[in-house]
Amino acid sequence: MDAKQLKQQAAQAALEFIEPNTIVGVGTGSTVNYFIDALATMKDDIAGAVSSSEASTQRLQEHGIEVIELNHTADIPVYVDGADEITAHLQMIKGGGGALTREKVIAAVAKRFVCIADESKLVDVLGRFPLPVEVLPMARSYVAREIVKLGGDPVWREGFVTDNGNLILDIHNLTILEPMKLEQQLNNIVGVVTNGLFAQRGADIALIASASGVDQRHAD
Ligand SMILES: O=C[C@H](O)[C@H](O)[C@H](O)COP(=O)(O)O
Repeated sequence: MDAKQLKQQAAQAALEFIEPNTIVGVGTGSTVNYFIDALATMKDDIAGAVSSSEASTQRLQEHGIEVIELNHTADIPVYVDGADEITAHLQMIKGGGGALTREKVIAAVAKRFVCIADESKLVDVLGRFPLPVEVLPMARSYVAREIVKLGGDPVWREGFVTDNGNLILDIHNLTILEPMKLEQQLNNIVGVVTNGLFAQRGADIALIASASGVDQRHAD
């Protein structure tokens, strides 16, 4: 079974967590794209979606799913999103697609975070995938110097602008033994909008697809 099929399986499995007549939080990325396609099959049973990116908004609307502004609701029972890396504790690195900030905001509002991923995303220790940090454009160099002091190698994702009009620094060569601490340290750098560590608010449920099926994991 190839990666595409595994992503589809994980995405399909997330449908069982969708509560009827509620607003669904929708993440961003290739795995979520399959989830959006699957969600379209039950679009008459949901009250709409809150979207974490312009790309997801476009795909949702193409399927005829109403996209609701986050400022217009406080009630998101379930948020479904992918991950670049996820641990057994359901802490994650996200933001490979640059949507980390809106993803983190919706995840904060949502009651439950359901992460959908193929087994290649499972890791023992976070950090092999470069950790994305969204920064204000004028603070890019300053933030990069501060990140070096924390022990990482920041690389500017040149040519990429987030949906919020900001830049991304990807931090290479990290071995993240204390994800919550690093998440906080990065947030404390002035000019950082947010970082892609989802440690304080990790996933509640992970649906991990492998050749033997979709494994359902719950946070400790
Ligand atoms: O900004 C992108 C998101 O955090 C995605 O959830 C993450 O990059 C995983 O994407 P994919 O499902 O394409 O591997």
